[in-house]
Amino acid sequence: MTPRIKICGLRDVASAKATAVLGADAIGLVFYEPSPRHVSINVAHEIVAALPPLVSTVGLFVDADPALVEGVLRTLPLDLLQFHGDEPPEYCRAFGRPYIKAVRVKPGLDLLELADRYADARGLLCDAYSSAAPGGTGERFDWQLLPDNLPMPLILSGGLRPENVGEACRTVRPWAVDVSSGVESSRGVKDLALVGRFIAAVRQAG
Ligand SMILES: O=C(O)c1ccccc1NCC(=O)[C@H](O)[C@H](O)COP(=O)(O)O
Repeated sequence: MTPRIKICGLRDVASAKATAVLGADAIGLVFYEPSPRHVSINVAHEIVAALPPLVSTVGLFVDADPALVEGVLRTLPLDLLQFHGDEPPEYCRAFGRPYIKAVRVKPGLDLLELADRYADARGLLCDAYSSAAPGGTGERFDWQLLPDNLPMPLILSGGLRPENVGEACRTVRPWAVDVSSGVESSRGVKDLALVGRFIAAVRQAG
């Protein structure tokens, strides 16, 4: 089955619409101020309102004050929450919304144990561990560290680009792939040609 595609870190209406038209299944909106991809609630609103139907919107948070998450949820009809920090399971489920848990993979991390802890998550987003930032670093991790019996959908992330995502899909067989830096011309600026090439490479890998 062809993996679903999430493009993360859209910050303007035109790029978000174009990304959807190019075939992205989901758009990530970053509500984490230190990120170069941070989006205000107002702009997020405009993006969500402009998207065509059947494109999912994912709100991304990193160890956020629950009041921020609740504030966003009060005004934005997001489809999914993505928790990208060290949020415990009780925090993730407290909002009563479907969520995915991001984990930053490095040797020694027990992904099966994490899948058990976050059993009510809709999926585990496996990103690269980096000391530089919690995510969006463009760094890859060793895909051999992924178990082949993860009991929930695997969203593969971390350093994916048009040039390596086909190999990633064929090797890992993830439920979905997620990308940010690999489809940017500079930090936080999406390049639609790269988005198109990324999506085509995923579809080609089947
Ligand atoms: O994108 C960010 O700036 C970001 C910052 C802090 C936490 C998470 C962040 N992004 C989360 C994503 O879903 C990215 O797509 C994922 O980390 C992969 O990023 P990249 O390796 O740059 O493709």
